[in-house]
Amino acid sequence: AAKAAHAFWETQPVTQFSAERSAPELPEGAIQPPQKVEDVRQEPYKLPSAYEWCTCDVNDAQEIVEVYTLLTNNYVEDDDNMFRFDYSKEFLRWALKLPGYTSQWHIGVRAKTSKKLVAFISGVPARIRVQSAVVRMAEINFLCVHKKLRSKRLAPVLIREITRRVHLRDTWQAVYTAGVVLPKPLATCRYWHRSLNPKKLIDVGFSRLARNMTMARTIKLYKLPEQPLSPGIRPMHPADVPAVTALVTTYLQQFAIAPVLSEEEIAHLLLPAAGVVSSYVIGGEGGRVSDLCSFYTLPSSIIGNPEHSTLKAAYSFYNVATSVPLEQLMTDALILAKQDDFDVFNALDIQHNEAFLKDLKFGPGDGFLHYYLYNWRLNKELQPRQVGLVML
Ligand SMILES: CCCCCCCCCCCCCC(=O)CSCCNC(=O)CCNC(=O)[C@H](O)C(C)(C)COP(=O)(O)OP(=O)(O)OC[C@H]1O[C@@H](n2cnc3c(N)ncnc32)[C@H](O)[C@@H]1OP(=O)(O)O
Ligand SMILES: CN(C)Cc1n[nH]c2ccc(-c3ccc(F)cc3OCCn3ccnc3)cc12
Repeated sequence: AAKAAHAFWETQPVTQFSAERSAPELPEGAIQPPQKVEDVRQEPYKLPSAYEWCTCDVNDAQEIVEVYTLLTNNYVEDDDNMFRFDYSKEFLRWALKLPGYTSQWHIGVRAKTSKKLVAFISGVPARIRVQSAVVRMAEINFLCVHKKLRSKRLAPVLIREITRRVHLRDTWQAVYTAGVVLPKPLATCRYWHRSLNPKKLIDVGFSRLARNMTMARTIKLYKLPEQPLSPGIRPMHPADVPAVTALVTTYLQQFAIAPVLSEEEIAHLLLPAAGVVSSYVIGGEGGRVSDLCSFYTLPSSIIGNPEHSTLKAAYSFYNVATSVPLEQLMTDALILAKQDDFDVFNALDIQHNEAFLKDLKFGPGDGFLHYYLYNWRLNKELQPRQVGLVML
């Protein structure tokens, strides 16, 4: 018998595909009525008998290795199964220890006998503005089931369990992104790639030599200046945090969905951390900051390539240009990423990115990243340029 499509997601407080077209629009906002923490189920959901829940302590040197190992071998691959995300241990600690985090939302599943970590899902607290409503949410990420345990309906159990634990902390909404289509995208964004090391990208099969181009011509096409164009651009440092918070807060106001970031969160997310996140600022008058560009480090393993094992990719993060043209600021981001030996610079068509993607020689990727809200209805899908939030 044909499996019911979205049998799990049809049970969840998310906008359904089948939502009546003709019915009068339902009110925007929470889909479920408010619940009380004391009414939340106290017991964890039931796992298959061979498995048990665990909470992963990302501060524990051994446990972070277990999370890293599960993800590096079993996390997201591109459509052609040539590349798999290789989030580093330092990156995972950074992404999971946002201010206000709880290890209760770093949920693992272990095999009872071997104690091997076979699945994981995470949440971190965030304040997300959706149009004019600022909502306390969980940002859900790093959902992963070991390749050997796929298609056993484990994912719905992981999702129900993290939902229960988020409810226990009086939080009733969530935001997440995925490359797969689920009920029901809030926004559907495309990703674009800008070659920095075209020879390696062609050698590993990430890019193909254009039919009318030689390798020499291709290398020349993507060549960048040795030094940034913007005078005074420099790495962000702790003293910049208040000014950067002001700059980013003002900038994010214009988007329909964006995070509301405290100085502490800006410091955590944007202060440079080697191998994790890079941020550069242009100083304004009196300690103000007029421009910011930032990108995070997310390599991908190259599956089955003997010569190259990893693709070093930079991902566009938060960029604000007020004293120089955005194209110039992003050209500086490319130059600085190239200086840091990145092979490729990736960006979604969100924020103001459409304005520079083509001019700066980005090429379209082969897929989409869909944004989702849990227990929050919006009656219209957003355009990518209305999205201010970047999910890691
Ligand atoms: C108020 C708080 C609320 C908090 C929670 C909010 C919600 C958070 C939601 C999570 C957000 C995560 C965001 C995130 O981490 C970023 S998206 C990356 C997700 N991870 C990967 O792609 C890694 C590689 N793949 C896997 O590990 C497995 O294939 C996974 C675990 C993906 C599915 O394991 P499986 O062995 O292949 O499949 P079954 O167990 O048999 O389950 C099949 C059911 O799972 C649905 N499915 C498949 N992929 C999904 C995905 N990416 N999101 C949500 N649902 C997904 C699918 O539609 C089906 O449901 P349906 O029958 O209704 O169609
Ligand atoms: C966001 N975070 C949840 C990880 C995640 N999950 N699923 C995804 C699908 C696309 C992107 C993505 C986001 C921005 C970008 F510029 C390129 C991207 O993908 C490159 C191609 N690719 C797909 C898979 N492996 C490589 C991220 C993700």
